[in-house]
Amino acid sequence: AIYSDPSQLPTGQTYDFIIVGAGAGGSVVANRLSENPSWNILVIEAGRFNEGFQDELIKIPFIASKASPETCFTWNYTTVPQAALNNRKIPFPEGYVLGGGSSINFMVYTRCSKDDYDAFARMAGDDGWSWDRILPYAYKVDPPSPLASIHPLRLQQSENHVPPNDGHNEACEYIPELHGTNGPLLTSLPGFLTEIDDLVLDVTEQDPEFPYNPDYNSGDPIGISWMHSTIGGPLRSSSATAYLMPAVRSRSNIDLLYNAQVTRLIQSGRVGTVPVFRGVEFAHNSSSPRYTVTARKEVILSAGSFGTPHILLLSGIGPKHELAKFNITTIVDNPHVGKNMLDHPVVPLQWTVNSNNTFDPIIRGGEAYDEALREYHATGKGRLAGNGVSNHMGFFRLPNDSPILADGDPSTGKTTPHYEIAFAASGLLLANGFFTTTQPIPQNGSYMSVINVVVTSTSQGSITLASKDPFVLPVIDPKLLDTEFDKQTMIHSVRASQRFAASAPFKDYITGNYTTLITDEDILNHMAQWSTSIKHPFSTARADPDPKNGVVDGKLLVHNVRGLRIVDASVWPIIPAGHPMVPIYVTAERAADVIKAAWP
Ligand SMILES: Cc1cc2nc3c(=O)[nH]c(=O)nc-3n(C[C@H](O)[C@H](O)[C@H](O)COP(=O)(O)OP(=O)(O)OC[C@H]3O[C@@H](n4cnc5c(N)ncnc54)[C@H](O)[C@@H]3O)c2cc1C
Repeated sequence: AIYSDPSQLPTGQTYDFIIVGAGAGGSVVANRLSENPSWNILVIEAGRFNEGFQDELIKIPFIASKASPETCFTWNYTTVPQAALNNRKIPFPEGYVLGGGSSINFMVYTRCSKDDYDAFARMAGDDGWSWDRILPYAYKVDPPSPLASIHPLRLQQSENHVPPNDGHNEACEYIPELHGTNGPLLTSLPGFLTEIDDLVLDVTEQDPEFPYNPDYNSGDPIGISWMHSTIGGPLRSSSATAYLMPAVRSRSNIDLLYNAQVTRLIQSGRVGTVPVFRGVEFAHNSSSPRYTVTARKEVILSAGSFGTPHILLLSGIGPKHELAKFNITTIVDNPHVGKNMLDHPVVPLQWTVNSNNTFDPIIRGGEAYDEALREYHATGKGRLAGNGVSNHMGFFRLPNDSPILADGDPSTGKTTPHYEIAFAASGLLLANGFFTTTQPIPQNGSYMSVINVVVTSTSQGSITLASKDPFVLPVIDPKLLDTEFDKQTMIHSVRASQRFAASAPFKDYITGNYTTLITDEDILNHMAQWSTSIKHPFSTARADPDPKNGVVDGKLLVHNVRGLRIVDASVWPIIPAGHPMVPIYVTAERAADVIKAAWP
């Protein structure tokens, strides 16, 4: 059943599993656990329903960037002043809707590198997270993995690759054998082609610095590939549309309560000296009554890298000295809750271009957009059905002899990139190719942007309490571009973008720099003025077999308590060097198997 207010939940009802948060991780776990008809599941989500009022923002792929920040679909976090960014405070939206981040994000589908998964497995002390073991969760392995005979459920697959919406010939744009076609999550290659696609590909043929990679989802993403998105036909595919709602609508053993924020977990008992946490308290808003419900087996926290540590801290699980400041009794003293936060800094660079593109950008209004919207509604086709970010994406490593690596290489291995560049063409995004989330948008002109991201970022931030009132947002401090490695790698990336734009294929297309950056000092100033977060917070409840070093163990159970597990971005001990939704999807797929095995 679906409930929109805590008061509607049947009184006295208990559940085997209570899942807190219906985002990327939580929706997968809810779907997979409810496959067992003898278990009953409750999902509690703070945010809104994903259908109805203003849902075009989270359905129409092209306008994804209008779904955040400061909309009714977002938690409107703002960071504290960021020292390396001229002390700017950065808006830091997260999904506040069924599907969480997967309902508002830019839909970029990247599995990230083989070495990233192997590092997760090593650091968590559980080989099950390694690339070879986890890959079957991303797509169907043919011939079937030997694991199939050991545990058939291991072949659950998440992906369903579908043809691009414009029907163009996708051969040569990916490696079909690497992609699933039976899973719930729809993915596709670009749904409309842009005027720079051929130019980007020409660079990969002419310039060895930017080689072509036939598919960045192979585990080795280095090079430039066609971009995959979580789009099926004309619509976004989110964890809500792919996993959660199909389960809720077809199975009687799963209840969904949205519009209900979990305010804390409640200790429900003890095993010896170890506290058991199977109680959950929640409320519609700060002035409404609080309700509680208890799990028979487990509470699974999937509230994301901010929500999960926030709930743990409010429940007395966290650094003792910090909890004391808010008169919260410490039940488990764990200094890592809310710490070790990793994130990806981003800065765009733009060029003016010689474009025939007549598509009026949305932000400036215009008839062409209205016409595209009419076409979209009438046929499900056209520009608005495609991802508005980019059609290609490149992942690169610093040269082995780069002085930036003199103090060591923070990447997880040779398949892991240090930085990413993506290319936005005229006619894309909200301002005719002018990508930014911080700069003022020029009122006219056509642009190409290259988006630079440090993906092996080393700056460590935190989320801490601002109040013991659960409805007061916590303090977010990502410490963006704090380390010399991150700053120098971003400079390197910007220089690589400049070389890319200066390459022969772009000679007649690019007409000039929008911003002229010559010295390292110029680039540093540009970063300080315009960098922001790409909104990939990770590691705030990281996995480590040693309770002194992490929050959860290799099976994602919270250390030193019983009945409590975490399945979301917060448990990864490193940040995947790409866009992180797929690592979370497959983590949650495997976590569901781990949970099933724990309760035979
Ligand atoms: C603007 C933006 C663009 C992005 N673009 C991309 C992209 O293109 N590709 C990509 O791979 N990744 C992208 N990401 C990142 C990706 O979406 C996230 O990494 C991913 O969704 C995190 O999954 P999660 O399960 O950890 O948390 P979430 O998906 O954030 O889910 C957490 C859920 O818990 C709920 N919740 C939180 N607190 C509570 C509480 N107290 N009580 C009840 N419910 C609660 C939230 O409302 C939310 O629904 C983007 C993110 C953002 C914000």
